[in-house]
Amino acid sequence: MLEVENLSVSYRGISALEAISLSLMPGELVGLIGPNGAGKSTLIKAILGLAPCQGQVLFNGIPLRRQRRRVTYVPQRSQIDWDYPVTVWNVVMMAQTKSLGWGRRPGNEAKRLTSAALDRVDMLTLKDRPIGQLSGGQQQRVFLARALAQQAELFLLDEPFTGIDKKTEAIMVDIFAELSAQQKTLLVCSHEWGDNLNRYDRLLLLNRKLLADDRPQAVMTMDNIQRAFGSNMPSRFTQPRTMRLVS
Ligand SMILES: Nc1ncnc2c1ncn2[C@@H]1O[C@H](COP(=O)(O)OP(=O)(O)OP(=O)(O)O)[C@@H](O)[C@H]1O
Repeated sequence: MLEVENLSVSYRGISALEAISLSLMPGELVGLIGPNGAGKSTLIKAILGLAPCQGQVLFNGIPLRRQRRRVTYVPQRSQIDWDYPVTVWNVVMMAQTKSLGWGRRPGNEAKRLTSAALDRVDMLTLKDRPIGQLSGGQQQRVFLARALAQQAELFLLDEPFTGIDKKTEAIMVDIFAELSAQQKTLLVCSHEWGDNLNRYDRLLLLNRKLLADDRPQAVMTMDNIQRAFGSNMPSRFTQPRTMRLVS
């Protein structure tokens, strides 16, 4: 179980997250939503220990920073340097390098895990291609394969559904269901709206503070959306047919 207790983050004295407390159970697929600048990426980075924060992050009762192998992170595509000269295979193999240590040659088990993960996301045939020569969906699948090869228990994914094709979306949805059935915990930061949000077991609605933490239908109410977005509420929320908001 992941427990976040009283987590606060400030950047140069400006508060980005205020006293966030939440728990994620094994097997849960949880969506993290909120307006631009709400602190979604910051929360994921703070859980990973990559943002300056106060508060505690425990995994199975022990600080997560002491057991980094148990967590894997798929960053936003926009944060990755796609010009970096590395092949699909080597990106996924990086998950093994962490446990092997730099400079040590990967053994058969590392190769097997890499190969199986690439096969699972249907990217094995492109294993020798530089990552800069892939479509957005293919790039996302490579980074998901890297996360799978790490065999972590906790998956943190920052906007994996942004800018991808239907095939990639279907593969990711399938894999998330499999991971959840294997009792892995998944936290997915998302810009999705509408019926797609029903794919999550639970939604966290964030805007600097945690505004709601419940089943999708209970979170996606007009009241909650107004509290999160205030006067900047996008027009899509005023279209109940597509949003299916509960009033
Ligand atoms: N490294 C940083 N230095 C200073 N301020 C930052 C830094 N990273 C984020 N912020 C600020 O913290 C706030 C939260 O940003 P964050 O990127 O976490 O939001 P978000 O919900 O992920 O946004 P988006 O949906 O647009 O990706 C914003 O006001 C942002 O400008």
